[in-house]
Amino acid sequence: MLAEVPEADQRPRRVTILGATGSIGQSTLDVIARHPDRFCAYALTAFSRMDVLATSAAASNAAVVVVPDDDASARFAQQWASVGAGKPIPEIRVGAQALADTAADAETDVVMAAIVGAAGLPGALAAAAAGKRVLLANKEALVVAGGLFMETARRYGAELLPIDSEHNAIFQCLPQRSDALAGEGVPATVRRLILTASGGPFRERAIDTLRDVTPDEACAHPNWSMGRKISVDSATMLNKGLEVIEAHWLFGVPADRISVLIHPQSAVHSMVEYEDGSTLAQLGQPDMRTPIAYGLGFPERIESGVGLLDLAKLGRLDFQEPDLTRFPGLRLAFDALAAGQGACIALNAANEVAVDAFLQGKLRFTDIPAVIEEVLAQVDAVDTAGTPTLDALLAADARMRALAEQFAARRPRTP
Ligand SMILES: NC(=O)C1=CN([C@@H]2O[C@H](COP(=O)(O)OP(=O)(O)OC[C@H]3O[C@@H](n4cnc5c(N)ncnc54)[C@H](OP(=O)(O)O)[C@@H]3O)[C@@H](O)[C@H]2O)C=CC1
Ligand SMILES: CC(=O)[C@@H](O)[C@H](O)COP(=O)(O)O
Ligand SMILES: [Mn+2]
Repeated sequence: MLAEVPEADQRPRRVTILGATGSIGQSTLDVIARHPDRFCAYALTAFSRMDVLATSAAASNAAVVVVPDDDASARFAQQWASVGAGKPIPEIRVGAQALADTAADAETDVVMAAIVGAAGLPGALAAAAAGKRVLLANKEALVVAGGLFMETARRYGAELLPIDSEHNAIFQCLPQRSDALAGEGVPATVRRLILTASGGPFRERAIDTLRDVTPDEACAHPNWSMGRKISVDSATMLNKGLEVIEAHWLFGVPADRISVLIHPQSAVHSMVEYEDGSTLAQLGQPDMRTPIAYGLGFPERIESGVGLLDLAKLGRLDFQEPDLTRFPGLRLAFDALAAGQGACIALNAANEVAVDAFLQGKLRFTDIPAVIEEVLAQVDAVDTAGTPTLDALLAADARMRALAEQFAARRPRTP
């Protein structure tokens, strides 16, 4: 006789997507739509793109949307009138507290943390504190609050699954387990984690021309289609620096056992080197629906919409050491990790401010690492007696942003 399946396991798992209008958010909706029997969208959050939010909420039948303020709420309602197709309008929740409460909502089983930047930290942390399955794309949350985040996930029994492609690849190359990361670190037999990096759009561009690159050139990633902030991070390779810090916290591995290897094809998503001389790698097409499907379905594998990697067509896989003169941001991230939490907060805050200024045409590309270096020289201590609170970390983040704004303003980009 078949065992009776408990009722809770028969209904689709309800997914809340923090940052639903972005690149990761939209890919998550794509994967969910392929499995209506297993997943449904419960709540979607957005910041500025109310048109995309309305279309996505209508298509996914989300019950709740979360927007930053009353103006956004009115814009959402207006958009709904034209795309809602007569369906009842979702419940609209407003403000940062509503976003964190929704991440912890009893109606939610799974939370995709895909807001860009440190702005994503409170929601991701709330999901962890509520013991949810947390699909973590928002790497900045770990850069700013790695210790607090991992301790919270452990204490409240959150199922933490890395979505960033490199960390997802590493997770897949670790010994098979049926439970998600609990922050207890990798087995002692792991010698090294190797993060692959494409080198971005400027891997081979003449260094003396980098000061004049435009935002659109920097955002033209050779392999991945992503939001503009992370695309610029890939171009400076600060993205890889943030990922080294992310790997340190997720897998409990010290910086001297994490290395970065340039791999222009982005087919090998990362590797794990073992004591016996084995190196395990995860390969696939550069499409985030694969790690997203892995996180949603874990421990099962589910269809993602991504085709298989055709190695014969690809022909070759290249690897080389990163050039730290071309990519000073990578060195700065290793320095920050060695210096501690305050420096990691400063690194991230300065980068967010500088990238934003660059995208607005106010700062040169080559001044992004310059601003970060100046801010890192001013780091103040975060209270590290015990695990710092979210408020202490956010206050340090605000102080470092203010400094970065001053330093960036002193380096105006003139035509
Ligand atoms: N894209 C990718 O392939 C990958 C992304 N990641 C990480 O995932 C995260 C998301 O990246 P990506 O999807 O590319 O970014 P996008 O810029 O495409 O999307 C960002 C999302 O965050 C929302 N958002 C922006 N600012 C705020 C804010 N202050 N408060 C609340 N919500 C906000 C945006 O809302 P709105 O659009 O409405 O303004 C949008 O939904 C980043 O941390 C990135 O590093 C990691 C690996 C790969
Ligand atoms: C898809 C993803 O995970 C990105 O972080 C990606 O790795 C960016 O490519 P780079 O290797 O160029 O930073
Ligand atoms: Mn990545």
